[in-house]
Amino acid sequence: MSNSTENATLTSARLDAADPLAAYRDRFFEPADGSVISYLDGNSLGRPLRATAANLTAFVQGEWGSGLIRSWDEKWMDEPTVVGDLLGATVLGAAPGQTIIGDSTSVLLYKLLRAGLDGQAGRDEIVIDRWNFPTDRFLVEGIAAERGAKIVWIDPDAATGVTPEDVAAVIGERTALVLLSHVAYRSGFLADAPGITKLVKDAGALMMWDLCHSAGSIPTELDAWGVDLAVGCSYKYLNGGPGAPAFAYINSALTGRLQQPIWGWMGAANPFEMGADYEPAANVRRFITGTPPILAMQPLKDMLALLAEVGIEAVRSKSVALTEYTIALVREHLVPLGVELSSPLDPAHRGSHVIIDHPRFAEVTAKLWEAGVIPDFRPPYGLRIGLSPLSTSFAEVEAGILAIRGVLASMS
Ligand SMILES: Cc1ncc(COP(=O)(O)O)c(C=O)c1O
Ligand SMILES: Nc1c(O)cccc1C(=O)C[C@H](N)C(=O)O
Repeated sequence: MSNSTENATLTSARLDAADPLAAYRDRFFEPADGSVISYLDGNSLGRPLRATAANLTAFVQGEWGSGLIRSWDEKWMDEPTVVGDLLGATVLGAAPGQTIIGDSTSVLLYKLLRAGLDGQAGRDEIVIDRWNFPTDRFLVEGIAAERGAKIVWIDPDAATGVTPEDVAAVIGERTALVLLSHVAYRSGFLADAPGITKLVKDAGALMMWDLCHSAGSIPTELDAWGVDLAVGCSYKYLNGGPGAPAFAYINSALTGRLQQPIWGWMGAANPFEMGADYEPAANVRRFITGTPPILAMQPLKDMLALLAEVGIEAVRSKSVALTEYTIALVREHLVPLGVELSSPLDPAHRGSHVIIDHPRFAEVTAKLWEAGVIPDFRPPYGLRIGLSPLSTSFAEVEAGILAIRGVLASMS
C-alpha cells in the first residue's frame, strides 16, 4: 500500500467516524456476499431500505391480501395525495394539496407542459436548455409540434450551467413556460432556482422545474420560491425502486385554471359516478389520469419516513461533504492520470453527483462493474459518481476512486 493510499484510508475512516449520519447506512440493504464494493450510482437507482422488504410483505398480506378491494375505499384512493403531501412537507417545501404521486416523470412532464402551455393564452414560446435530460427535450419538441409552439433553446456555458442571465436573455412577452432541471443530469450543476423562478414569474411566464436529480438530496422551497410546476422521479434519492412512480407539484394558484391533456376517470370530479362527461376534479386530483400505482409507491413511503427522521438539511450537508471528498480524491489520484473534473467546484453550485471525463471511461466503467464498483457512464467520456447521502460512506467513495485509479493505471 502506498503512503497516499494509507492517508486516504485514514481520512475516510476519520470522516466516517465523525459523520453524524453514518449509522443510517445500516438501514439500507446490502448483499451479504460482499459483491458490491462501492455503489456510486444512487443518483440513478437508490438502494432499497431494509424496512421495505418487510413492509412490502406486510402490504401484500394486509392491505392487499386481507383488505382486498375494500382498501381502495379505506385508504388507497387518497394515497396519491397523502404521500404527495408527505413528500411536499419532507423535501419539497410544498404545503398540502399541491403534490401528487403517479405516472412516470416523462408522462407527468407531458401533462404539466401541455397544461401550462395551453393555460398561457397569447404566449407561444417554450424555453429549455440543450443540456437538459433527453426526455425533457423530446417532450418539449413533441408538444411544440403538437401545439404549433416555438422552442427557444438556451445553450449554457460548460462551466456554469444555466444562469439567471441566460434565462433573462431569452424570456419576454411570448414566453409561455420555462422548463429547466434543478440539478443537471450530466454535470451535476445546481441551478439558482429561486433567482430564475423570480425572473420567469416577473416576465409573466410559468416556471417548471425537473427535480429528478435533487429531490431527496437537496432541500427545495417550491412554495416560497413561487414555483408554478415541478416534476421529479422517486427512484433516485427517494429510493422508491426501479420504475417507481414520479411526483408532480402544481402550485395551488394554478390548480383550477390548468387543464391537463390526458383525461381519465380518476382525474374526474366523481370517478364512481361513472358519468357521461368528463368534469375534472376541482383540486390537484385533476392531474391524475388512471388507477394510481399503489403497490409501486410503497417503498417511497419508507424513505420519506427516514428523511423526516433525519431532516433534509442534514442530508444536504452530508451530500456536500461527500462530493467535496470525492473531488479531493479525484484531484489527488485521477487528475495526474489525465482525468478531467467536469462538475462545478463550488458546492453551492453542485448537486449530489460528480462527473469526471477521460477518453477511456467507457472501458473503465465496464471493468469496474465486474469488480463490484458501480458508478455510471454518460457519453461521450463521462464517469458519473453519484453520492446518495444516507447510503454512501466515505470509505466507499475512497474504495471507488482507488479502483478507478487502478483500472486506469492498468490500461496505460
Ligand atoms: C432530469 C431527468 N428527467 C427525467 C428523467 C426520466 O424520467 P422517466 O422516469 O420518465 O424515465 C430522468 C432520468 O431517468 C432525469 O434524470
Ligand atoms: N431511469 C433510468 C432507467 O429506467 C434505466 C437506467 C437509468 C435510468 C436513469 O435514471 C438515468 C438517469 N436519469 C440519468 O440521469 O442518467
